[in-house]
Amino acid sequence: MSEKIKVLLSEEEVDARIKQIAAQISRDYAGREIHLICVLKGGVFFTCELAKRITVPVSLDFMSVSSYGDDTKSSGVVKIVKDLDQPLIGKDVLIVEDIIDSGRTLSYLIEILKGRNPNSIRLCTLLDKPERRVKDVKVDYCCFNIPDEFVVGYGLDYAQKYRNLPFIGVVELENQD
Ligand SMILES: O=P(O)(O)OC[C@H]1O[C@H](OP(=O)(O)OP(=O)(O)O)[C@H](O)[C@@H]1O
Ligand code: HPA
Repeated sequence: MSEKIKVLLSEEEVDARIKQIAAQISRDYAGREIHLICVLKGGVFFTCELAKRITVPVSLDFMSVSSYGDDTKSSGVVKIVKDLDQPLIGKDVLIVEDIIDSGRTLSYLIEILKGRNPNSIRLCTLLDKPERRVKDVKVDYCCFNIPDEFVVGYGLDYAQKYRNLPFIGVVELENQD
């Protein structure tokens, strides 16, 4: 089996939409500071592009959770691989993710982070696959709703590959013979 990547969202489309979302976030948080939480590894490219375009003051922290491993299906078990460095008390937290799929990762993460007494907590995602939802998650900012297909690029991987693609693509598996 080999893989072919079909473009779903071009680099230009993604960049233009991130600019729009960053402008909306900057308006919504006018006069406040945002504590961005980048969910590693997938969220890292989106977080950088988004943060550069937000015009209110931003602080940044990172958390790493894993539920997919190298598979295309969620194991259903969310593991904290790296916790935040800073406390959240009194902060306006904005979680930044690459994708909400079943919703398991984010529903788990939001419950954990709420318990750390932030002033507010919102969620911003590059991609959302609403058809796949198993756990309810309130998405405050979403760049694109996408169909139920396994996607890569802009931080998203297939067995750790393709995170560095500057566009969003769909993985197509092909037989070589
Ligand atoms: O809504 P869900 O079904 O829970 O899926 C979404 C999660 O899956 C991916 O993470 P993954 O576990 O693959 O880790 P990674 O970001 O390091 O690739 C993605 O970055 C989200 O965190
Ligand atoms: O479509 C996807 N692609 C990559 N990682 C993912 N994690 C959840 N859904 C996906």
